[in-house]
Amino acid sequence: MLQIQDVHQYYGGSHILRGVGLEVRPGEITVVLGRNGVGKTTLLKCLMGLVPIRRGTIALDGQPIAGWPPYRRAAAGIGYVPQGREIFGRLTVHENLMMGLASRPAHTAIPAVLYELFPILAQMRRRRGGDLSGGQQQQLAIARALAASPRVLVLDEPTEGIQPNIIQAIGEVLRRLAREGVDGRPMAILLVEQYYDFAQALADRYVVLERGEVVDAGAGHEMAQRGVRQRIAI
Ligand SMILES: Nc1ncnc2c1ncn2[C@@H]1O[C@H](COP(=O)(O)OP(=O)(O)OP(=O)(O)O)[C@@H](O)[C@H]1O
Repeated sequence: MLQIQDVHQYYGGSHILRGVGLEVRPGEITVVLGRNGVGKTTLLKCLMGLVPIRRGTIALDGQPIAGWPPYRRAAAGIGYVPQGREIFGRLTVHENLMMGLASRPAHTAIPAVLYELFPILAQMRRRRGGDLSGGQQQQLAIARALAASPRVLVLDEPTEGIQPNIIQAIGEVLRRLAREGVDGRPMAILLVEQYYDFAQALADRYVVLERGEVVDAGAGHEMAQRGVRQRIAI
């Protein structure tokens, strides 16, 4: 569904991504791992059109999208949960979810399944985003990305600073989303993650980045045997 090939990106003179390639398929969770500063967030920003790439291709269902602005990628079905969540603190939970519909035609409704996936958001529907705990805000950020019923969901370190019971709940939601999305169709999930146990538990496929290059990739069940934990240890 989503193919990234030979992507190169620079910040000024710094060559950050060096020929990165990976594929994200419907029904699967692809996890990108790597130490701090190897370029994981930059890769997702390139994918979303938030920073330009110098070389390479990004394709959605075979169609090149690297020249598209971010809103067009969102409208084409790529949902993004940025690092640090970036929810709107002064808007209510419901209003935050409405913001997730910005790329959809007017009067599109929020999918009812969102409140089923995240029951806490139904309870807190009228509360301000800024009043939620970090874990609740992360759930809100994921739900907001799902509001537009994306076919591909891209998440940047959703476990960062979150308590274990919510991490577990998020893991269960991601597994279910890969299987049946928000509309019964399998979703393709790309997850950047530094929390190894969470990554291994969810990965159908994995990719390890070092200094902007893919240095290992394979099936999720091979991660232990291939020493991925040691590879990303600080
Ligand atoms: N806006 C920017 N301008 C210049 N350099 C940047 C910018 N953003 C990131 N970098 C540099 O690019 C490199 C990759 O950063 P990036 O945030 O993609 O890494 P990361 O793997 O996501 O790390 P982390 O896990 O800490 O988020 C780092 O060396 C970083 O300092």
